This record gives sequence, C-alpha cells and structure tokens, in this order.
Amino acid sequence: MAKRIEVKDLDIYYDKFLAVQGVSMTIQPRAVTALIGPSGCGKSTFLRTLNRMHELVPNARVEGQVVMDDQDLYASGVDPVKVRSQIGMVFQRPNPFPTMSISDNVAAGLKLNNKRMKRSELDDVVEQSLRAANLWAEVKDRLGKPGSGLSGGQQQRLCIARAIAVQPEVLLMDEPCSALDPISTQAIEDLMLQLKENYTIVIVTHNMQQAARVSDSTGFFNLRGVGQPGELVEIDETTKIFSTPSKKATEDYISGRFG
Ligand SMILES: Nc1ncnc2c1ncn2[C@@H]1O[C@H](COP(=O)(O)OP(=O)(O)OP(=O)(O)O)[C@@H](O)[C@H]1O
Repeated sequence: MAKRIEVKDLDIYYDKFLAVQGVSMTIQPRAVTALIGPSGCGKSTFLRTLNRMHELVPNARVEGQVVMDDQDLYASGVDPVKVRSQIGMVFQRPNPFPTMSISDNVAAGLKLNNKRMKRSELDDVVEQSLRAANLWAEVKDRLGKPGSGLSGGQQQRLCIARAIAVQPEVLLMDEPCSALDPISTQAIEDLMLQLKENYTIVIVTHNMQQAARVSDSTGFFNLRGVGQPGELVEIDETTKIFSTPSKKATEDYISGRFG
C-alpha cells in the first residue's frame, strides 16, 4: 500500500505569486516525514500539492513533478479526483460531516468513490477503519449516532478512519493535533506510529517535539528572504536534523533563535 514520492524541482504558484520554489525531496514509504518551518513559508501549500488539492484554489498551479512510484501525478490525463482518493488528507480542525452518523462518516469516501458494496461489506470496512484509527472500542455501541457528538480527539480519529476507509497509499496530515488537548494528541501520535507500518505519512507540524517524537525524516522549510518564496532548506533523518543539521538556518530554527 505505502508508496514512495519523488518531488522534482517543484515551483508552486497562487496565480502570479510564487509561494514556494524549487522543492526536490524523496518521501519514503512506511515512514513518517515531518515538515517544519516558520509561519508562511509554504508547508501547507506544499503538502496540498502532493494530492493535487492545491489546484482547487482558482488560478493556483505548479511547475515540476510529483512522482508516486513511477507515475507523475501532474502528467496530462491523470485524474486529480483519483489522486485525492489515493492520497488522503487530514486537516487541522476535525471535520466530520456533522449530521451524518459515525458509521456513515467512515463510509462517506467509499460512497463518493461510487464503490458499490453490500451493507455487510460496508460494515466490515467501517469496523476495520475504526479499529485502525484506534476508535472502535469507544464508538462501537453508538455507530448510528452523529459524528459531531464525539470529543475533538475522537472526531480527529474519525476523520483518520474516514481517510483510511478508501485504502489510500499515502496520508497527508496538516497540523492534525493543533486543535487537540495533550491526551488526544498522544492518541493521534501513537496512531501515526502504528499507521506508518502500512502507509506513507507526511505531517505538517508547528510542534518540534512532535516532529522529533513521531517522524523518521524531517524537512525544514523557510522563506528565502523577505518577500521571497519559501524553499526547502534541508531534509534528513529526524535525529540528524534535531542534533546536527547541515544548515545554520535549521539550527537557528530548532534551537528557537527564530520562528
Ligand atoms: N489561497 C491562497 N491564495 C493566495 N495565497 C495563499 C493562499 N494560501 C496561502 N497563500 C500564501 O502562500 C504562502 C505560504 O502559505 P502556507 O499557508 O502554505 O504557509 P505555512 O508554512 O503552511 O504557514 P502556517 O505555518 O502559518 O500554516 C503565504 O505567503 C500565504 O499567504
């Protein structure tokens, strides 16, 4: 299931504004890659290019390549909707469909993908996905109740279950814990460590301790200068980035000298 992603010289635009320039990196399968850096340097923008969500903004576009295994996701003829179903996304604020039941929330992606399934098959996928998201024990007796009745941390795990249900290759997470309390955060971090056995995970986080705890590789983004685009300064094993980074800007950032 997990796939490797090669990003090659990617420039990312909002209309004429070049937000991020010249990103090249390899994202390893069955591993967690964390993206860190100061506000506005383009981490979320970059993350959204990995599943072609960036282009949902009018006039937003990219130049360069994002290659998953052997396929350039931006090649002509590639269906962005299919890309988004292969590369799931979890957002900062848990966003279950509020009036839908817990069970229907998990099944929503499958229905959107027009997968025809028998009720019993659907129930199996719902259970497997909730188990994989470490939520099954807490909700198994109230699957028909609305998703909005869950705590914030449970809602975020519900969103992860919804993302997993369509069996994606990759999971993108944009600050998935920033709206959560420490106990829910720990539940999501534990979950990431389990999920990486099967998925390629990329997480944007402002919390450097979190990056250090959960990720195998860390990429540091920064603005090239005032009024300049963001760029990837370096990416390396997380232990290296947090102990002996190659670039001074990385060292200054992780030691709290700026950002
Ligand atoms: N929809 C948009 N339209 C135009 N410009 C945008 C849009 N979204 C983001 N930008 C710009 O792109 C640049 C990168 O923003 P982005 O949100 O990706 O940064 P970030 O590193 O994720 O920031 P933060 O850590 O604060 O979330 C910023 O200059 C931002 O103003």
